[in-house]
Amino acid sequence: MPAYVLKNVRPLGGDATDVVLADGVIAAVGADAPAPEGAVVLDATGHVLLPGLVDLHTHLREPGREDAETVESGTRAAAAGGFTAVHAMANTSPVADTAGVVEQVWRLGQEAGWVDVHPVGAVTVGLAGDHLAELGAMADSKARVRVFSDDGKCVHDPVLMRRALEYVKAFDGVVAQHAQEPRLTEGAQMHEGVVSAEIGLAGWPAVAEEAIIARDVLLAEHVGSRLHVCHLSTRGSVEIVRWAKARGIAVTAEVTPHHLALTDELARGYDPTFKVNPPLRTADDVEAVREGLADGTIDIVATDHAPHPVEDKDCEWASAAFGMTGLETALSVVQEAMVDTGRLTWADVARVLSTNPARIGRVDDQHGRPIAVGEPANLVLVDPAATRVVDGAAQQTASVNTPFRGRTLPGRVVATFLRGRATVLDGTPVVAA
Ligand SMILES: NC(=O)N[C@@H](CC(=O)O)C(=O)O
Ligand SMILES: [Zn+2]
Ligand SMILES: [Zn+2]
Repeated sequence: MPAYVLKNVRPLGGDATDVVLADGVIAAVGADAPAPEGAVVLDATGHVLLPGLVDLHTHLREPGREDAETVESGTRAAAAGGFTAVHAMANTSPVADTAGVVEQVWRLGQEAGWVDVHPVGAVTVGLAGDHLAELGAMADSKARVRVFSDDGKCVHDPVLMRRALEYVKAFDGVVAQHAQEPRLTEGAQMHEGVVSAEIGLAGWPAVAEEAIIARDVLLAEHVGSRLHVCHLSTRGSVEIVRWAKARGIAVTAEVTPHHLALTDELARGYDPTFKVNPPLRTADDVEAVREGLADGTIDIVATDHAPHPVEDKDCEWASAAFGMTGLETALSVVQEAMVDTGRLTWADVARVLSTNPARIGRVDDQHGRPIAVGEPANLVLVDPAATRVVDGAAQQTASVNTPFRGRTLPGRVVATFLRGRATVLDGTPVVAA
């Protein structure tokens, strides 16, 4: 594994300097820092260096839906998007509700070698919402699970939710809730509002998300546990989380790139690429989640990368699957929505896409670290001045359901480093020798 010198790079978007990576760590920082013999010198003039991105919410689909994605293809996509760690959601087949399945996913991640894969454990057996899964055994397994979620389904029973919140305290875990009141969303196809009424699709009201978040922050307060809110999408949800944080409740929240950028107006074309759960909301909700991310109410951006095979998307809206890909566009969408609009600095981007998700997922011993000598060299090099036209077929993910297809987005991941090894160079994944 060669050493690397990143010449004239801007750590966290600050002043240009040189950064040397050797033996898996950041070996030196400073203009003309001494480099080991044989080091590969990369001219990084104008490029921004961030800690490797950490996704708290990725669907890798393996085991069970390898036609949509495998651990290998999904983590290759993650590396291409600048990630060095992902949390793999539990709604696989079989469900990741036992130590055996989470260890299998963890091992597949190790074998692929693109990023660190941290499996999420299911909260309930089979995501069925009836009985708690073996949370302790998953926590104690080789996969060291700390994040538990029935994502795709809401843990609806308040007694089970309470028990899960109590149980995970024993190993410093967190319950990540997919906040969706099932009765209020039966048959729902898109956001309930003016557009759904005009085009005649059944609506998913904001209150179905907000009611669960309100209940869960109160439960988290009652039992003194950590709650994480997945893919928050409405103004009301931002207000509830803001209230809960002011009250001292240990709640964290995520927003997806698509909820920062897209609205329910896109449903007018009946293109199921834009069908997602929770649904794309209104322009006012988009404004509210941007404000919430800027003021720290929302802690992180998580992709909710949800690959689906063509046959599950290339059909009429009502029968199409919910979900869109996101790993390879996340950083560009955040740049366009938040950095280029002056709402976040690059240091803030490092916070919401690396430091905070690493801390919430308890992988902050390796990820989301400062750019300083001796730290693990988990890093991403970004060219913010570049632009590109998104082409689903040209991406690393095995699925093409990107809502940004054909759009010109700013920024390009030039290189990604996992413990000093380049997983991506010149924008292209590098197969390990
Ligand atoms: N977001 C989605 O629309 N779909 C996700 C499930 C989920 O995140 O709820 C999926 O697994 O496809
Ligand atoms: Zn979900
Ligand atoms: Zn999800």
